[in-house]
Amino acid sequence: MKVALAARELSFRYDPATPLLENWSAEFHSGEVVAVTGPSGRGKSTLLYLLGLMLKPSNGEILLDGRALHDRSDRERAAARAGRYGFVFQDAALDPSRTVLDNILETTLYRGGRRDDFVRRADALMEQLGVALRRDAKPGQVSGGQAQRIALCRALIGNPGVLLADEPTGNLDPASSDVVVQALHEQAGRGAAVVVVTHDPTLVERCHRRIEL
Ligand SMILES: Nc1ncnc2c1ncn2[C@@H]1O[C@H](COP(=O)(O)OP(=O)(O)OP(=O)(O)O)[C@@H](O)[C@H]1O
Repeated sequence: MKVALAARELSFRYDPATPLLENWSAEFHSGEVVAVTGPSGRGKSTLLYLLGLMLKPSNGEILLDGRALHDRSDRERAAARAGRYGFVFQDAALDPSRTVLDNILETTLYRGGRRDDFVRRADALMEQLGVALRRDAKPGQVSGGQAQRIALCRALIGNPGVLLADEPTGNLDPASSDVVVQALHEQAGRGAAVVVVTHDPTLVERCHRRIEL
């Protein structure tokens, strides 16, 4: 299997006294859904930010399709994120001033392509993830579980080669979780490397592989 994303000898700490990652390495393959688990505060979200090029490691490398990107300029890292990544934050992080549809379309503004096509894809994703009725609502009017699935629609709309999701089933009932897990696997089926941080045993069970931090 092709390695889409690799972490090599990563080290990171917010506070000099408490290292979170020390010489940490892993590879994530196209077509694979990998669970990252571990106790609260261990650094799982931080690892996703590093893999997602939002934080820079103090040592080590992040390679996307074999290309080291961790130490590129903010602009180059932002371009890689916009072009290749989908990211689902733990708290969804939707823009409260825009409708659900416009939140989902946000990342497409930086891509080529017709708005109509993106709207059609957004509608299909909202339907698939069970949030179509909230299309024209503002994020303040949706539940936490709906916000998570809307954030997943936003991450999926650009057909990312790397999908990073922080607790994507955290607020969900079993039926909604199942829909989310299916969507993660579908994206892996399109060739993406999918990495999920989770405490949810049902989700872990349905991943191809688990990495304990
Ligand atoms: N911006 C920051 N500045 C300083 N410390 C931080 C920052 N963000 C997180 N931390 C600390 O780093 C540690 C790891 O946080 P992180 O959110 O990565 O853990 P986690 O494993 O995802 O936890 P959880 O399972 O509770 O979400 C925690 O002790 C946290 O308080």
